[in-house]
Formats: sequence, C-alpha cells, structure tokens
Amino acid sequence: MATPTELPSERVKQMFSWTTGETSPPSPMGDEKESKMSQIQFSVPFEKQESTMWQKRQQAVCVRHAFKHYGSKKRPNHVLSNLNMTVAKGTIYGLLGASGCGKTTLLSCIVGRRKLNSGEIWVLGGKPGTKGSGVPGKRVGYMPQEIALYGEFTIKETMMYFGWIFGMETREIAERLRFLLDFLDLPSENRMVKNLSGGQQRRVSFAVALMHDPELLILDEPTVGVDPLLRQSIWTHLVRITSSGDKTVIITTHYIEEARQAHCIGLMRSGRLLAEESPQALLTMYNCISLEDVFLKLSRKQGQSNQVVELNVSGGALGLNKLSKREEAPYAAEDAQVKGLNFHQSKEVLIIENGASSNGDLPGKMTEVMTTECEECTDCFNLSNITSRGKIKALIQKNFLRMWRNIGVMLFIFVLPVMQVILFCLAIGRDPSGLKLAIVNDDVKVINGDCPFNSSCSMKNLSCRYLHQLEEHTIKEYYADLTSALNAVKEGEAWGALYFNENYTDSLVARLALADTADNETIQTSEVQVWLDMSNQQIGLMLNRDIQFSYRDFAKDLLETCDYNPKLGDIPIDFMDPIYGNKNPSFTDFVAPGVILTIVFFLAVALTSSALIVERMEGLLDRSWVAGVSPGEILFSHVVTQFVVMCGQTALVLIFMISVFGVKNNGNIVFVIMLTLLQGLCGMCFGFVISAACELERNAIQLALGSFYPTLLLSGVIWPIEGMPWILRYVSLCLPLTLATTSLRSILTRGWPLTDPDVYMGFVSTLIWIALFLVVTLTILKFKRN
Ligand SMILES: Nc1ncnc2c1ncn2[C@@H]1O[C@H](COP(=O)(O)OP(=O)(O)OP(=O)(O)O)[C@@H](O)[C@H]1O
Repeated sequence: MATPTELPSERVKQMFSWTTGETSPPSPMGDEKESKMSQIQFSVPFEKQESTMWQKRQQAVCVRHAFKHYGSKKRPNHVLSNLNMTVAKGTIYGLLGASGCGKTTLLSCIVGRRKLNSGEIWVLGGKPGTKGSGVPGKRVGYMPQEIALYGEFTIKETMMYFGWIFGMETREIAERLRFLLDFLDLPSENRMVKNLSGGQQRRVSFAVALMHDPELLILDEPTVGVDPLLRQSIWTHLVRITSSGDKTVIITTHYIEEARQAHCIGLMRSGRLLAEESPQALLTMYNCISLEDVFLKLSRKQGQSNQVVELNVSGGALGLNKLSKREEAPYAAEDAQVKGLNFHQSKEVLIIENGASSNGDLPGKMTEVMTTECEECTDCFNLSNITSRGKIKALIQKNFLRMWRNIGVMLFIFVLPVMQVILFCLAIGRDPSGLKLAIVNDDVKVINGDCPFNSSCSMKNLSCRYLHQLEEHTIKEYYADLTSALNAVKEGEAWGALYFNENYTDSLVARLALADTADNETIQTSEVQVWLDMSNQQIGLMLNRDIQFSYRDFAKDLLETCDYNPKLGDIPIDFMDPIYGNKNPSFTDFVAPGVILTIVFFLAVALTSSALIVERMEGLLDRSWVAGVSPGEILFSHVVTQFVVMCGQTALVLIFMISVFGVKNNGNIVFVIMLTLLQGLCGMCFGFVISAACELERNAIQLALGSFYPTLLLSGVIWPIEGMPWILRYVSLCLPLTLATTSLRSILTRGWPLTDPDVYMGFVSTLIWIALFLVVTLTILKFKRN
C-alpha cells in the first residue's frame, strides 16, 4: 500500500473526485484507507459514504460500530465501544494496544466465540456463527492467548486431534506435522506437551493454528516466549503465506516493533482503534521513528485533549473525527498514560528479511466477488463439509487418551466402585454380634458362668434351659444382684439386663399347669424381666426379637420333649413361607439395589461434572469450538466414552454384589444390567448439566457433592419412602434415583418382569431424566457459546 508521502497527486485528485461523485468508487480497502490519509493530510471534508454489503464482503474481516460489554446491563464493563476495523484479504494485520484494551475480546468476536452487543462483523464474506460461513470452522486458524493444549498428549497426538477436527486425512496431517516440527524447531513429536517448556508449548499451539492452512489466521500473541530468531522466522512465514493474496493474518503482539512487518496496523485503546494504517504511513503521519512512539503520541493526545481521535467508518468513509465530550463519557475518567504495554521488550531490533513487509506495501488482492446479499449466508459458500466422522473420532480418542494417561482417573473409574461395593457388603446389613447381656439368675446358682439344665422332659432349672436358647449374637455375663447388672447397662458395659427371680422355674411350671386359673403372683414370678439399652435402634430391636424368639423356641423344645404338641408354645399366628424374600430378611438385600444405582450414578456425575469445566478453563473448549466442533459433538463424544467406562463399572459392581457377596437376584440379569447402565448415563447427563452450568471446578464439585446426600436420603435407598411425610414422598418420586431403585429392587428381590409397572416405570423415569438433562446441558452450552 502506498504511504502518504508516496501518494501521487493524481491519485489524490482521483480520490477527491470520487467523494464528490465524479468517478466510480475505487477498490474498497485501498481507497478507504487512502481517503483517510488524504483527509489527514489535506483536510478535505469527506461526505458520508454508505459501506455496502459488497464492500464488507470483500474484506477478510470487516467490523462496524462494534459495541461489547461484560457484566450486567446496570454495571457494564465496556470493552469495545463503536469500534471499526477493516482487514483486507491477503494482508497481515497487526492489532496493537495496551493490556486490557479489548484485543482478545475483539478477536473472540471475530472467530465467533463471542457475540457483540451491537454492531456487525463480517469475516471472509459471512457473519461468524451463521450457517455456511465456515467461521467458526476450518476456514479460520486460531491461536488463543493461553496455551490451550492437552498436556497429556504428545505433539503428534495434538496435531492428529486438531487435524481430524479440521477434516484432514491422517497422511496429510503427518506431512504437515513434519513441516511444522521443522519450521517451528519443535522437539520430537513423541514428547508430551506437558513436559515441554513454555516457549515450546506456545510453538505447538501456533503449529495447531497453522495445521490446516486456513484462509484466516488469528494469532493472539504468538511470539510471547519465543526467541528472536524464531520470532523472525514466524513473521517471515506469515509474510510468505499472505503474499499469494488469499491468506490473511490478524496478529496481536506486545512486541510493538515486530509489527512493522505487518501490512496494516490497528492501534487500539480503550475499546477503539485510534489509527488503522500501514506502519510506514503511521510513522510518517506522526513523524516518529518507532511505532511505539506513535502509539504513545496518539494515547497522550487522546488523554490530553480528552477527545478521542477515532476511526469513524460510519457511513463508510474512513476519517479521523473528533468526538464530543458527551460521546466520550466512557473514557473521561481514564488515565491518559499507556497502561501495561511491554515496551522494554519491543526495543528489540528485528532483522527485516522481507522487503515487501518492511516498506509497507500491501500484497492484498481482491478475491471472488459476492453479489448475493443474504444475511444468514446459508448458501454463500459451497464448502466441503468437515468430516463429522473425523471430528467424532478425534473427540472420542481425546477423551480416552486423557483418561488412560491419568492414573488417578483410572483408579477412580475402576477401583473405587469395587471398593465401595466391598465396603458396603462388609459393613452394612450384617447382624451385630458379641453383644453383652448382664444376667442375674436367682432361680439357679450359677458358678463360673455354668448354668446347668437337663435337655430331656425335665422341669428343673428352666431359666438355664431358656438362656441356652439365647445363644445367637450375645455374650452372657452373670451378675450377683440386679443393681450391679443395671449399672453395667447404664455404664455401657452391657446392652441389656435379664432378671430371673428365685421361683422362676416353679412359677413357670405352675403357670403352664394352671393355665387360665393361674393367679397374678404366679404369672408375675414366671416372667423374665428385661431392661434394654434402646439407644441403638438396630441392636435394641434385634435383642428384643432374639429374647422373644428364644422363649418361643425354649417353650416349643420343652413341650416337644414332654410329648406335647410344640405348636402350643407358639403364638397362634402361623407365618407361612413369604411370597417374596425369606423369613429372615436381610437389610443388605433391601439396600443393595439403591447402592448399586447410587454408586454408578454418582461415579458418573463425579467423572463428568468437571470434564467440560477443565476444558473450558484451559481454553480447550474455546479452541475446539473455533475449530468448528459443536456442543452436540462434544456431548456425544463424552457420552460414548462414558458409556464404555460405565459398562466396565456396571460389570464390576454387579459381579461383586451378586457373585462375590451373594446379594439375591431373583430376576432377569439383562434388565438389571440395562437399568444400571441407564442410571450411569443419567448420572453422566446430570454431570454434564453441572459442568455446563458451573464456571469453576470447585463450584461443580460443591454441586455434585451437595446433591449426593439429599438424593441418597430422599430416593428410598436406605429407608422406605413410605416412612416419609407425604410431601417428601412426592419430592422423592421426582428424583432420578427413586423409581429406578424401586424398579431394581423389584427385579432383584421379587423377580418381577419388565411388564410390571413398578419395573418399567424405573426405566421410563430414567430415560426421561436423561433426555431432560441433555436438553438442559445443550441449552446452557449454546447460551454460553453465544
Ligand atoms: N469473560 C470476561 N468477563 C468479564 N470481563 C472480561 C472477560 N474477558 C475480558 N474481560 C475484561 O475485558 C477487558 C478486555 O480484555 P481483553 O482480554 O480483551 O484485553 P486484551 O487487550 O486482550 O489484553 P491483553 O493484551 O492483556 O491480553 C479487560 O478489562 C478484561 O478484564
């Protein structure tokens, strides 16, 4: 591009006549810029020109009246304020500005990662994010400021991953990799990214952006941490790829002087472009010897006059306009000094190898003309679609590799569920044993714990015969008197005290003989008196049950040995064989179905809840999105990976529960497996919701952990929901684990088939929850992407 000093008078005249309508409009980029220069130099008042759709589409990037703020509408942080930018095709555009002035924000809007609050952006003839625009997608190569690489990948795997996402063939990727390794002086392709130095990692990140040879290369500080020689060779490469005219580069850098090699420089401050010129033009216009001085001059000027020299393209004519104070409100309080630029670094002298770049000439060439003015640009480009299979392959392989390379994750996936099952089966549901009972037996003299009795039809020492039945779970300790026995219970040395009075055997025989004619005293003295510590419900109820059942067994045994019908000793209720379960039901069998589902559900939640967050925080999600990966594809790849993991987890959990620890399964194992897998998927989808909703990993962990207990308590896993207040019962039914637990319990303990409502409702509710979670996740991801 011609610099102002080089502008021939004829050309200026031509431009002047264009503004007054004497000639047809010249080419958009060159003439807009030249018009601006002429306005500066010759103070010619330009009339407003409308920037046509045609003109906007001719540029590689065209930004008009861009406004962008972060934060709420009430307290917005304005980052872009009426910014206009024009990047011609086939040029290198250096975007310079102090730290925090909005460069990254502008770039993320250009690549379609963020949306403007108002204004418009045209990239390669289309609007980013619209169907068919190819942006985000493979038309753009984006190197974000952060490293944004998978640390556990080798350089080769990194290239394969992004190459497949861009739809490249493996062979093509390998060839490109060889070139990039050599060009960027990278170490062996088998080195892990996390083991590379910071500078090497940045170069790998740069290589990823170059990988697919995109039409538009957007580089956010690519030369940070790169030595001067390599930095120069990067610039030389950029100049080379743009020289053909069909590749464009936008680059931000804090090394201001290196930007001399750009064809055009945009000086940005406080969300606007102060100038947009070729380096040579800037130096001449502001009479400076370095770009750094130009920037300082412009910034000081802006601060001193409290006016912004703004690139105003409203209506299409570029010009440096003075804004009124009112318009300048966002800047009024801002310090006039330049903030944060690394000026000390930019002093470095660079060897300009390429003449074309140093003299400021633009090698830009106008490519195909877009004549249709379709806003959504659906049919504007006939791009070959990016192979979805390649993307899915890349995403799935990435998920597996990340898991495989992380020992902690592998242990979490396969060892933790087994440990949980083993601990559950060993620690929960077994009857307590070795419970001490303090016994005072005034009926029989007990010496050294020996309480003698005759097991034939004898009516002697019946207290000892009864105590013999009370063998299970208990340890009997004999005390001399009732006071010391009760003290033992009070002090926690025994769980209960049993007292037999001195006439116990005689009174019991009399009671049996006299039946309904027995007097109260006989009845009273024939009773065993029991004091239990009921502070522990499980132990108290079990001892209560054992003491009663032992009496029944003792009475039946006595009657039988004396040739009476033993049934006379039983209560007149006959409990037949249970229809489901057994006469002595196990708590383990009751809890096991819920525990199986809880383990699989929450392991999946834990595994996925931070998956997207970690990628998002490391900038990886952004990079994948800019490369054209959709939220749906990301979710799908996680679903596939998780499903494989869940198959392994389900197999381990069921094998240990059913085969090793003997939890009863009276139903069809296929339905047991299916329901467990579905619950795993449901947990995974819940994890996605958390992952999509939370910005920070710690919030995700808090939410996942926070949801664990309420779900466990309310889902009828450890206590029947019939015991809850009725409102809670309804809440419980609305949770993802409740109906599934009931369903699995019905299959395992009752052996019910899928046609039973109790069973199929578990499947139906799980499927509904999966769909709901997926919809919510996709909605959040899409919302956040916008
Ligand atoms: N996600 C975000 N939420 C809120 N504010 C943000 C966000 N991203 C950036 N900002 C703010 O927007 C302003 C511009 O940030 P941006 O990253 O675009 O600057 P930059 O010019 O690229 O800076 P640097 O050169 O240091 O990278 C800063 O004040 C920053 O704090």
